[in-house]
Amino acid sequence: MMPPRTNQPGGGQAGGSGPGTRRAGGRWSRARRDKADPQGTPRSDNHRSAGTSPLSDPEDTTDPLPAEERQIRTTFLRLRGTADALLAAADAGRSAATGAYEIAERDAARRTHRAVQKAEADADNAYEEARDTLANRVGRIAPFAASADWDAPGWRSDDWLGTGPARYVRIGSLSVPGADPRQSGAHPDQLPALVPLLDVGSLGLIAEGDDKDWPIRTMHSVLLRALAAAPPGRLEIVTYDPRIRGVTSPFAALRKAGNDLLADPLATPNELLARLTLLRAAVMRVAELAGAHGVPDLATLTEVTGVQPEPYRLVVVCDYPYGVDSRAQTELIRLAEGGPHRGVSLLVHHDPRVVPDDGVNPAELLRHLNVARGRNSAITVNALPAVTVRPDQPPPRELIERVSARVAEGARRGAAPVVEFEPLLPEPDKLWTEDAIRGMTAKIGRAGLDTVELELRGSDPSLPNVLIGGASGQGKSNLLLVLLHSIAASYSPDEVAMFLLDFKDGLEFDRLGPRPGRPWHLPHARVLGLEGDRAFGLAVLRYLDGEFRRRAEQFRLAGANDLAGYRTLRPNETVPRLLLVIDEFQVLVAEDDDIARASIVILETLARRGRAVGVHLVLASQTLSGIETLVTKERSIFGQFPWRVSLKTEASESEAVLGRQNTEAAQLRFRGEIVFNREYGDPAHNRRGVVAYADEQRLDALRRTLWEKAGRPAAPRVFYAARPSDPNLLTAALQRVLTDAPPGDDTKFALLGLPVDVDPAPVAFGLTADPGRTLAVVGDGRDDAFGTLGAVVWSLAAQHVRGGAEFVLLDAVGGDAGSPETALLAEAAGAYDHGVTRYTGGAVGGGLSELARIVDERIASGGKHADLTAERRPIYVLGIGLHRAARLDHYDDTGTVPTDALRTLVREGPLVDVHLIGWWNSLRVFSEHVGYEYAPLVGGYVFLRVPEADVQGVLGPYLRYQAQLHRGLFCDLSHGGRPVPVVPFGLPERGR
Ligand SMILES: Nc1ncnc2c1ncn2[C@@H]1O[C@H](COP(=O)(O)OP(=O)(O)OP(=O)(O)O)[C@@H](O)[C@H]1O
Repeated sequence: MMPPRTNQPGGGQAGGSGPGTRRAGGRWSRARRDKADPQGTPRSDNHRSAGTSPLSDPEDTTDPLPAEERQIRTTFLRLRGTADALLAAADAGRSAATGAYEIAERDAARRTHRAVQKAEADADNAYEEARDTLANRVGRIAPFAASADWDAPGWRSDDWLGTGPARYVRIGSLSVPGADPRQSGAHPDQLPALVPLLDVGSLGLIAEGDDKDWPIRTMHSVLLRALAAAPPGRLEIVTYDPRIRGVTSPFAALRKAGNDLLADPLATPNELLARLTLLRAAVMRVAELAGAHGVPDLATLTEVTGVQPEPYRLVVVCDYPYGVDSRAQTELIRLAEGGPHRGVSLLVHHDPRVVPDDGVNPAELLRHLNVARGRNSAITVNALPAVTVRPDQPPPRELIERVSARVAEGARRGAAPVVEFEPLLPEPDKLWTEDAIRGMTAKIGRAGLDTVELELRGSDPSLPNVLIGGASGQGKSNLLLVLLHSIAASYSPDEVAMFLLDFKDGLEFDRLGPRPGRPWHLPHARVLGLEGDRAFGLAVLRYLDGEFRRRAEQFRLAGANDLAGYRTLRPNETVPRLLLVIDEFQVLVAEDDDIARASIVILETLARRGRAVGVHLVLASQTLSGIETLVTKERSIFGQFPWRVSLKTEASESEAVLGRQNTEAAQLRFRGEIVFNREYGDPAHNRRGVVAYADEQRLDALRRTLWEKAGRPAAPRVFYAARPSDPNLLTAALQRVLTDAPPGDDTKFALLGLPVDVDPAPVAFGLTADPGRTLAVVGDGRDDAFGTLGAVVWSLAAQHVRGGAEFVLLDAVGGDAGSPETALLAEAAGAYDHGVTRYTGGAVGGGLSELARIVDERIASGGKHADLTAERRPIYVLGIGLHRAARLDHYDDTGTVPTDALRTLVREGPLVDVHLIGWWNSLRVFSEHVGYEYAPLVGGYVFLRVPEADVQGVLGPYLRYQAQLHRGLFCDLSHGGRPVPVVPFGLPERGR
């Protein structure tokens, strides 16, 4: 009895049949066996086919069989051999028994009959054993989704998804010898008919007659099986559908994971050619990696390295050779030849009625494929010679859609394998042991077992600059951090200095600087420009441009051609390479304005010539395509960027970053996965890798170690676009101002803020007993106005001996109670025991009148250059929001008009050491208060948020000004100074 066979997913059950049945019909009768072979293959043919494999072309000796396949072939041979032997034994035994029965005694006949029965049973067992082994083996090489019936329960669960790339898939079923599918009551003894696919082969489908239906059905079933079996996201379907039949449309749900798993079908020969070229490049990459690791195919490579460097690709070609020109044909043949072991298999539907293009001979492609040919009822497969295969029913559409959706979901959830950063870093005792004389190398990730090394060099070969792309969220910030920390760990700050600009909204580089309570920082960072300030970006470029020119001259005088030459001549000098990294650099250059134009000019210079003096650029962007301002500069700037690195992004961005026709970054699947290329994006030199993951805690620990190792150096220049200058820097700023002042100069400096510049020489207004030493802060922005006035008060207070100055605070913005900020100003002055007088609300006018009286008195009693006795201490008058002061132009109780008093302060105050520093929120009110005739006596202006026209009204019609939070424009008119953008200090105690 043959037991029910359920031990492999695709197999049906084989019903049992007793000896009687055998005798009556002869399970092993020749007739039956021949019926099982509808083509009536002669016995000798059967013997020949028994000597072939069910799975591969016997003529094909070029391709050694995988071990698994070889075993199956052997078992299949055994099965057929056993069946044949059994049949022969049964036939012989039966006729012997019949003869014996007729001519001999009963007992002898019975004995003979028993012997026949035993022979049949033995053969039956042997058959079953071989058949089970075969079923098991088939189940093993094409498990679960690769061969199961469509109604198998496993399709309803996720358990079958991602069990492994389908090396063999079922396309139908075949009857093994001896089973009769047509005998009622008897279950056909069937096996799944498998064809080789991923990692092993390609498949061609040829419809005979008018039956075009089964190739499409078979395509669907092959695609579905392959898709379900591959780890989600690791198999991509590329479709060439020149007759636009929508063959792969049932799989549309795959697009929920982006456009990679099922890219839009290609429909023209050019599109096909472009894609095949990229696929060839991918095949070459896998071939190279596989060769380097000494493994035969992508599956083994993945197993050995733990990283699948490329996804599998199934290239579906419909109606071949329709729409295939000779160039595409050549590429298809190449892929059919070399693709399968490297992850690219073809699934070609051949329409023999199509007249091929010139130079296209379909046979040349088909000979590299396993071809299935036939019609709905029966097909022959050249991998299964002399066997008729019944094609499977198509998978239900609902099943295709469900599996596609599940695979897309799995792909979306999945991530690239995480590459650890630590193993790429030098051992702790090897930190900073590299020198950057010739260049510097960042170890940023892995490509298989190899390390991805970005080597930046001036020459031999010239690899100075890197262009980096990648869509949002794909890991660009992580990549930049890995790059910076890798260099920082290998080279000391004497070898490499970093200028880092971030034009993103986020604050990725923020962590590289110090923070409150965390003094350590990346000691290589000289400048951190955060939150994307374009003016500061330009300032950094100008600084580097200056450095470039300075070094060029220095090297020239020393007789050196480049940094390496100079360092060899002067081994004891410290001349670090300068690494400028700009994230989202397109923000700096995309607008059509002065900043963009000036930035582009400098970038061009640094890109072309910076390498010689050791300046290197790393420019990163998520949207580079379509930037008008760069179009004409593409060559002159990016022509100097041999390194191209892209994380996953759209095809157009991929081309913008990697190079024309290089859309490979659009094929990437996972965050952190990159295409890198050091040949200016030539697609033939694309390589793929995975960037190491920079865990912030570890990076922070590394920065701390490096900072300690560097001897706890001073913080870099950190510039936040959207923040006021750090009031903690006030002391250092004042020291810098006083140090820069000429010796013996007794000017008192009112600190205003820091410039938008790399080297933060502070912006200050000098107060001397000269006409014009009045400062007007004009514009909206209470915080910035108070920040400015706070720095003024604090800095002036600090420059006088204790109790040596008077501060008069005219607070028009805080009502009668006075504003809290004014209280802070009073505190700052009081801390040095200076006199502090406050006038608030309605008293401000009176205060002005009182001050005018003092000025008059001082003039009357000593005039200009009076001695600074205790009674004649300098008086600093802070006009706080004078636009809010009521009725300044009305007579007060003393018969004075406060605006007149104000004009007295402006006209004569400075001469007797009474200095007005006043804030008005508008130029109009300021002008009305001071009077148009006296306004020119105001020597210093800080513009905050005012219309450009107001600034132009004072500083000239050509000046461009765009108001911005925490930004001002300072100009010292009486010293003929140029307008300087300034970032006001914040109020030190804000928030308390
Ligand atoms: N190589 C990687 N390995 C593992 N995880 C990564 C890798 N790169 C990035 N990630 C993770 O992906 C997320 C996004 O990364 P990242 O912030 O670097 O992307 P981004 O491209 O800079 O994004 P955006 O431009 O939107 O700020 C982060 O949570 C990060 O931890």
